[in-house]
Amino acid sequence: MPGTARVPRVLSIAGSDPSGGAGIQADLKSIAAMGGYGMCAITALTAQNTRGVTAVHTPPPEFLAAQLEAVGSDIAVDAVKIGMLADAEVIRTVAAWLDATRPDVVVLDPVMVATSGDRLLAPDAEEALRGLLTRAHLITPNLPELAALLGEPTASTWAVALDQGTRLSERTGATVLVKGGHLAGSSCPDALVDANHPEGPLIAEFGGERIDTPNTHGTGCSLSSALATVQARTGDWQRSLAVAKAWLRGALEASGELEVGHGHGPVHHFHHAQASVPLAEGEFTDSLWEDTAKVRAEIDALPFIAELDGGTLPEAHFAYYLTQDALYLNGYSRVLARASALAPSEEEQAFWAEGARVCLAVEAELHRTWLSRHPVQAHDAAGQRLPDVSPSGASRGGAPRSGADGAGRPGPVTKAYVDHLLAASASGSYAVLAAAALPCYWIYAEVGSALHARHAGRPESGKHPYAEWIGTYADEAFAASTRRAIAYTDAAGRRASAPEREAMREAFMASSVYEREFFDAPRRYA
Ligand SMILES: Nc1ncnc2c1ncn2[C@@H]1O[C@H](COP(=O)(O)OP(=O)(O)OP(=O)(O)O)[C@@H](O)[C@H]1O
Ligand SMILES: Cc1ncc(CO)c(N)n1
Repeated sequence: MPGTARVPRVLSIAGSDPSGGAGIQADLKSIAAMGGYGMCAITALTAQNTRGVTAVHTPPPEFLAAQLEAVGSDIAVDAVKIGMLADAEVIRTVAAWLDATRPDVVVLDPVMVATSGDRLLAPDAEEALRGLLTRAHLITPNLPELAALLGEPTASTWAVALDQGTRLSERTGATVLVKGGHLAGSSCPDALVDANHPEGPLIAEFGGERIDTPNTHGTGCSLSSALATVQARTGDWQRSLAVAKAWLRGALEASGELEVGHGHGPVHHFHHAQASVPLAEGEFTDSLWEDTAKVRAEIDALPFIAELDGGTLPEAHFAYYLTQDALYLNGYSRVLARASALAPSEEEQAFWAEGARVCLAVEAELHRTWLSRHPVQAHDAAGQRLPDVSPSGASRGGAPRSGADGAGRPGPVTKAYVDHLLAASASGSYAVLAAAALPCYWIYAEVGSALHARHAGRPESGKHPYAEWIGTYADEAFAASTRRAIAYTDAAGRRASAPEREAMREAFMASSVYEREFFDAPRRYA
């Protein structure tokens, strides 16, 4: 009884296309794409590609009978799709098996000629094929096949095609899917024609615009096997066609992504599932990192980095940077605390909470050490110079601060960066927040280790004002935290939906740009 199989077991009886776009290869992909379990009994082997068919080998019909017997004697078959049948002997073998098993859903695609124009059915087998039609529930000829089955000229208008479809339906007792793929013009309609419907002849039209693509190899195979699969679930041809046609449309639209062959390429059967393709460990965060290659190259080229490295960075710039870093760390600590609150495991919860704590500790340490030694030019949020202040750093303890206490105010970059992170916190998505928080670990660690490596590799050059500061960059504990932050973000990315992954990508990129601006801010605002 159709309409009950949750994972329909669908058997394709068809020919092989080694280029993977038509025949049983297209059928198995389409069946799987529609949520079915695909099986195949091979009628013939073709040597073909997107340009054409160069050879056909038809194994003895007894071997096809053995394949059908092997499947049918063991496995319940919810639907059958029949494609290329090669010759009259093959057709008789399939007819005998259908008569013996009487499957609930039989879709017959009367394949005669490939998209390339090559024949796939012996000319003397057309009569035998007509005899098979009465055993099908749905027949899916293209326009030349429809005409050949009726012994008439090929329809050049949709009205004639519908008329031919009606007559074929009358003659065979089957429903006919009249396909407009071969019509000239910008529309590409299909219609389900059931001349024998109990309530009178029925023509259900499904309109559609033609997609401008050369990649139509195997569209007929794909549609017929997808239809068989969905029909086994719904038991309703119209509902099934609506699903299969919408899917095929997407597969045609995405076909350009495949880049298979130089002729009529295949459709992208799994276009809809691309976003849920399982990612390898590290693959997602590697791609985020790759996205930001340009931004990172720009960071490496900033005067701030070269001047810090060479010891020529103006002290006011260094002081500005440190002050802003302390302010940033305070905001960042709150953001990491939110990541901890949203974390999906205790391990991650503890990791981000520890990160939040460390930020406050580092902020306090900055005030106790560097900032107490470097007089700071404080600025308001618009980057205007404020009266000089020298923060003592005493008794701060990470308490929230407005900037009015003499620690300096967030500069425009600091403010925008922290606002961006707070917006990511407010998104409520752990994955997006982790992606937004990650560049602060990753880019800082990379910039730091490169600086440190360059510095350590040089002979002691007398007094370098920032030597001690650069020394703090090579912190193995920070590198280890960075690796964990990457791993957690990667895992969140692998679990995420396609739109959430896109939001992660945007958040990571935006934070990376803010990292660049942050290193450049002293030059612009100090
Ligand atoms: N360029 C296109 N744009 C939109 N839909 C198309 C296009 N080409 C084919 N189709 C659709 O694909 C399905 C198959 O139609 P078509 O008439 O091309 O079958 P076919 O000739 O049997 O296919 P095959 O290429 O496998 O021999 C139909 O639903 C048709 O409307
Ligand atoms: C094997 C095989 N079956 C069907 C078609 C029709 O597209 C084809 N090209 N190859």
